Amino acid sequence: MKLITLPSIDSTNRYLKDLVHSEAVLPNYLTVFTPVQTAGVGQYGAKWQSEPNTNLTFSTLFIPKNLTIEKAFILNMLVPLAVVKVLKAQDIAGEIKIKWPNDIIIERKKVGGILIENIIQGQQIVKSVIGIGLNVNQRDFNGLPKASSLANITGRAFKIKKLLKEVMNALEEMLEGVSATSFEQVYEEYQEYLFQRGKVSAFRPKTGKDFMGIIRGVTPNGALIVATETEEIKQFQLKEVELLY
Ligand SMILES: O=C(O)CCCC[C@@H]1SC[C@@H]2NC(=O)N[C@@H]21
Repeated sequence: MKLITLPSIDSTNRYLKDLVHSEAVLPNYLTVFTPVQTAGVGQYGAKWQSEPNTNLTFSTLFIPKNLTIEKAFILNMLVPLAVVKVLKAQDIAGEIKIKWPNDIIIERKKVGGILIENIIQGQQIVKSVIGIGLNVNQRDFNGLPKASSLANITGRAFKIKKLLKEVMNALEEMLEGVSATSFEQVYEEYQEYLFQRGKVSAFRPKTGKDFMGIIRGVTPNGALIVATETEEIKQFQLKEVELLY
């Protein structure tokens, strides 16, 4: 597993995507890590803020053997599951969950975010840049009431580089298993960890009014299944709705 450590960079996803497009021959699972990310990118074009020298911000290249775009959601399941696996080994008392599609939640607070950017040729995902931001030792989250860190939740500090190696290993192990045969197991496991599953939640659709509903699960291609107040079952594709709480 190859690791590039940069003292500071705007965004590890941006850096790795540029490397991919430079046509250089890159090894599978090449990882770019920085302790100081100055312009981190989040989902839906949001910013990802991370205090310098405090957290985990890195991107890993995944070169799938045969992954079609219809099956792309498997990456949104495997990557957070890999992070959860590492967190579960850290002796953290709080409940660890995955908020659809791939936020890492502990004790109802967001401690990690994942940004997966796929490079597609025809119907195939030929490369995937998997960016992970994990709030590790940051203590203050001014203006971000829904965010927290491992240190805030557990009251102790973590070794960033050790955690990085553990997540890299877990990612490689999980991603090696991308195949049709393992899909069911991954799908079940993802839904087991799904934040607010079976509970009443508030949703904000892209258009229209906020509404309440109960998350029933996800479809195999990643749509969120919600039972609304009128008991009508609705499916929402990625970006169509935001889960508020
Ligand atoms: O919005 C989210 O929840 C996703 C956040 C992803 C942040 C990580 S930090 C490392 C990598 N580089 C980036 O610019 N973004 C991702």
